[in-house]
Amino acid sequence: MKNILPSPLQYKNNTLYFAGIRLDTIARNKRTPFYLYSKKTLRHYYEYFSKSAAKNGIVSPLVCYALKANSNKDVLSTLKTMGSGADVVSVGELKKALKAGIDPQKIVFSGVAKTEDEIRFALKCGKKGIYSFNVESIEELDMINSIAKKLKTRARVAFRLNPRVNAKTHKHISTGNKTHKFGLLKEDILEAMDVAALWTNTNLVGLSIHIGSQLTELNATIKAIEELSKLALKLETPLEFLDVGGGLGIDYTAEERSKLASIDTYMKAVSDAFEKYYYSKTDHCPRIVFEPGRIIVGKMGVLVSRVVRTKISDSNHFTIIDAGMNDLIRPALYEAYHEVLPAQTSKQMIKTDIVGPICETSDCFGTGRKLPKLNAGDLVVIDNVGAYGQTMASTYNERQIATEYFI
Ligand SMILES: Cc1ncc(COP(=O)(O)O)c(C=O)c1O
Ligand SMILES: N[C@@H](CCCC[NH3+])C(=O)O
Repeated sequence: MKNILPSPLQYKNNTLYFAGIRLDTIARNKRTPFYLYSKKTLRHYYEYFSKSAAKNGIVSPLVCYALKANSNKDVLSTLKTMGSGADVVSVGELKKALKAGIDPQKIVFSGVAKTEDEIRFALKCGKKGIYSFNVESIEELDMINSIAKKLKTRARVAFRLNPRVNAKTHKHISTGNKTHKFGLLKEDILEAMDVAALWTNTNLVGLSIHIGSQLTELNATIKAIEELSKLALKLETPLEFLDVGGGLGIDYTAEERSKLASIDTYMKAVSDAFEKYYYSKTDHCPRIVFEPGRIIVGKMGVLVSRVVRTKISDSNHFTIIDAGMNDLIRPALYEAYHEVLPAQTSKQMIKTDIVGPICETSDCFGTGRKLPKLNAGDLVVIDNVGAYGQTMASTYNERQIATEYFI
């Protein structure tokens, strides 16, 4: 099986196809913009990720897919059927995971702001509650302990360690540095271990990290695993799992394609790091949990849009499309690059700025892009939007949320 599957998008005779079907055929009678996902690509990435973990000697891997990347119900039921667990950050995500049939004992709950209601729901779901609350503050642990006490139960908890590393990614999505709101510092975790009142109705079952998203190189990940392992060795409690979070990036550009750590490289690096910093130093053998989001769903999806009109202003050419930053906010929020492809290619190309209908200058999907001269009604697709596309959509400017279709 190849590490990177060919994109579901392919040109044949200058015409764009998605999953083997002409795009214009797919788009007929559909309101644009819409999200379009390939089930084959989704299955490929999940399968490749989990097989690579096993192949690289990861101990009893548990893949908890991060719902925030894409929580479409068909995506979730496909992943559930393939054996996936879930990483959730709200009761809304938790309910969606449960509705898809994901076993609560494969669900970890991350996030700095878990509320009383959310904790109560997570403790009561299924027969034994969720697999783990990945705890991000002592205050949260205290709240979980007292709610579990009231419910006369015990909560399974893991500390999310802030490993003080600087993941090389966009500053808005780096999460493992000491200035970030995420996780707990090592010294605070060690102090909490000695506070008996925090542990009357909680069991420490694991430790977790998540240092950021769209990671293309692995130095910070390895450093964070070293920190996680050192802390795990210091704790006297035998742990059931060590959770490395998510974060593995995908190639949005040709340049990234050549530099990106592959799934296999990532798994080998994780496996080697745990061997070196943890397993070689102890008899305990906790399982490894992963929380991948983008790497599982990023490549399966495109946003299909139609040209509303073109416009020339001074020396600027604009191609105005009916998708906006409310449908896909990544370019506006992170200056993220997404390829924009026409449904029909042509030899005559122009340079154009691809912009949406929203009343903000940041509502722009690319400047100076080479595209054929397009006309009103022509179709374009924005590529690689399976992750953090629809889940970050809003109704800004009173627009409708784009429909999702699965092929
Ligand atoms: C706690 C946690 N786990 C997992 C993920 C998934 O990250 P990614 O989509 O980069 O794999 C995120 C998002 O960054 C997260 O915050
Ligand atoms: N929303 C981000 C990723 C953040 C992941 C959540 N911690 C993106 O679109 O790239």
